[in-house]
Parts: sequence; C-alpha cells; structure tokens
Amino acid sequence: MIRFEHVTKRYPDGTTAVDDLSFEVAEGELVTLVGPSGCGKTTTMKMVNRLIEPSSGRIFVDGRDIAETDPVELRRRIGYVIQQVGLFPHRTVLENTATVPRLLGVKRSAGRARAAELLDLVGLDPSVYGDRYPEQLSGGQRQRVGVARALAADPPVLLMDEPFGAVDPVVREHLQNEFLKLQAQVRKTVLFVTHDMEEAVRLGDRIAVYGQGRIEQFDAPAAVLGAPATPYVAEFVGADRGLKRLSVTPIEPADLEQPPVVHLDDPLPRDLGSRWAVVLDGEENLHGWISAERAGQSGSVRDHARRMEAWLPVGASLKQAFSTMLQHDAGWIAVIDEEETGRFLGVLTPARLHEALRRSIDADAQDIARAEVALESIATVPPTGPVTKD
Ligand SMILES: Nc1ncnc2c1ncn2[C@@H]1O[C@H](COP(=O)(O)OP(=O)(O)OP(=O)(O)O)[C@@H](O)[C@H]1O
Repeated sequence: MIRFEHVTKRYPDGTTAVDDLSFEVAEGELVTLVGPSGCGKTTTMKMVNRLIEPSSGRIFVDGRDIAETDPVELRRRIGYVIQQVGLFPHRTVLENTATVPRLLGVKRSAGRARAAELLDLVGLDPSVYGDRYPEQLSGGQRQRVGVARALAADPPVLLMDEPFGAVDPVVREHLQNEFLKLQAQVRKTVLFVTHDMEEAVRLGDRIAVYGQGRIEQFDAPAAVLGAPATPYVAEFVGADRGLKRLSVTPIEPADLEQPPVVHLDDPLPRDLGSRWAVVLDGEENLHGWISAERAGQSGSVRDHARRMEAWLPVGASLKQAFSTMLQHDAGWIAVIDEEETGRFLGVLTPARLHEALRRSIDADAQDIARAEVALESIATVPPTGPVTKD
C-alpha cells in the first residue's frame, strides 16, 4: 500500500535526514516508526503526503508513484493526525470534524451526520461534545477529535505523527487502547511516528526502529524485543525488555485458574473450601467475591458478596493485569470474556501471570530457533530450480 524505494532526503543545509530508505507497509497494516529525536521519522512521514519532497528515490501509495500524483488529490486519500491537533478554534467540534467532507463538496447536513458518526466512533458523544469549541475539551478529547477528523473522508491511509504525545501517560494509554479497537474496525494502512518504544510495541503490527536516517530493524514487536538486530536496537529497546513484553502478551483463557464459585442466590455455604470464592449472577456473569470468613453466617450469598473491581476482559495485556493488581492492591484479578457480556472465565494470579510471561518468552525463543534453522537450510541447500525474483 505504501512503498519506499531507495528514498533519500537531503535538506538544503546539507543535513541528510533520510538515507536510502526502502520498506513497504501492507494494506490494513499499522507500522510504527520509532527512534530518538532527529532520526528522520517526521521527514519520512511528510514525504508520503508530499509536504516534503524526497531528494531521490520513489514512493508509491496504492501502486501509484506519488511524484506523479497531484498533491491535493493525494492528500484527500491520506488522513493526517499530528500532536498539536490543529483544530479550528472558532469552529465547533462537529464543524471541525466535518471540515474535509465539506471541502470535498459533501452537503452540510450529510457532512454533519458523518461527523457525528465519527465522533461516536472515537468515543465522544456528539450530543454532548458536538457543539463545544476546542478550548472546552480536555487534551485527550481534542486528540480524539483530531482522529475523527482525519477519518472523515474515509481515507485508506492514515499518517499519525506523535498523536498522543501531548497527553499524560494514563490518558495516553487509554487513547492507545481506544485507537487499537478503532483500527480493528476501520483497518486503515497506518504509519505512526513515536519516540516511545512502549507505544511502538503496543500499537504496531510491525515496528521500524530508526537509527540516524536509516531503519535498523523492521519487524514484529515480539521479534524486535526478543531478537534485536543490532547493538543499537538492543540499546534502544532497553534493559527492561521483559517489562515491555508484558504489554504485548495478552491474557489467554489457558492462563486462568478456576477458583471456587458461588451464585448470588445460593444460601451461604458452611465452608467455601478456600479463603475466598468468586460470586456470579444467574447468567454466569461476574458479580463479585466473598471471603471465607463469611461462611456459615445467616443469609444468602447476595447479603455477603462484595463487588469486584479488579477485573479485565480476556485479551487485555499482562501489563494491564499487573497494573490492575497494583491499583486495587489485589492478590488476583477476575477475567471475563468481553466487557459487554461479562461472562466469567477464571482468575489470573501472580503465579499464572509469571507463567504466561515465560510462555511468551519461550515461544519467541522457539520462533527465533526455527528462523535460524530455516536460514541455515537456505544457505546450505543449493537451489534446485531457476531462481525467480518475486
Ligand atoms: N527544514 C529542514 N532543514 C534542515 N534540516 C532539517 C529540516 N527539517 C528537519 N531537519 C533535520 O533533519 C533531521 C531529521 O528530522 P525529523 O524531523 O525528520 O526527525 P524526527 O525523527 O521526526 O525527530 P523528532 O522526534 O524530534 O520530531 C534532523 O537532524 C533535523 O534537524
């Protein structure tokens, strides 16, 4: 979908910002560009929508050489989200979101209807926020409007330059999660610039780790964490690789323990057989938990059950699990099948969390070993047929 072929950018003062860059982003793929300040990420990005012209090399979007595409027409097919969102201060949220459709000649009412849909999609109720002005929003809300606006013309490609860089870490994590859910629905081809390795790992289907003007490694997050291609990447990824791995390893049903379970309308058992039990409602949805100290008292489970706050949907990351445990000072967390239905699946304990982390590290080691064997066999077995170039 996006292809760079030997692209170099030299600024007039002699700075080589990007040096002979070749890579490809597949349709519907999210690639994060990560690296230290000044390594050429933004220059790479801005060459895609022709805000910057390369000095040499070619860039293709959807099979077309962009040098031969009218920049205005090109930019209609490319959504652009930046850190300083650039909302028009004197236009409402709805008007801001509808800007591009309006420029494209969409009627006012249709543009507003589409804008309302998009605001909903990014988690802003249009009936609450639609008529506000940008200054009446929080930083995180403004970023969401920026994303909605970029999606308004339904472009196949999105360029995002540190879109969540200006918000605090908690809001940032929230926006990242929302954006992942959104991307699962809209499946845009995305180039996402960040200098935060954790963000790159979390969001990217693949990560391009930049050195000075060059890509040092272009690979899936687990591979970058598990097998850094160069000492530079290893250093950039950092010593806390295990911690970063927590954010790319999802909780799986096999990681869960099955604790004793009681139901809300059961009479209180004499003995729980454990220090605590999970309490479910009649539809097997999570309600809360009950302590063994309550066993044998009068009344039903409902009278003694306590609400459960430490819970997550399956598929959430081990990092979220760990931070939920810390936040609620909980020795375990309940895991449900998804946020909407709430069916209880089991509990994640610290021991199980550790096992899940080991599983992910071992799986990676096996992948790397398999890749090495495959490489060796390519190197030692002479090709039997004509060698074709694909
Ligand atoms: N207009 C310009 N003229 C000269 N040099 C420039 C220009 N724009 C950028 N550069 C230089 O090109 C290099 C790459 O800049 P670029 O903005 O692409 O980096 P970046 O990785 O996006 O950095 P950051 O994370 O700080 O935004 C830097 O050395 C920068 O100083």
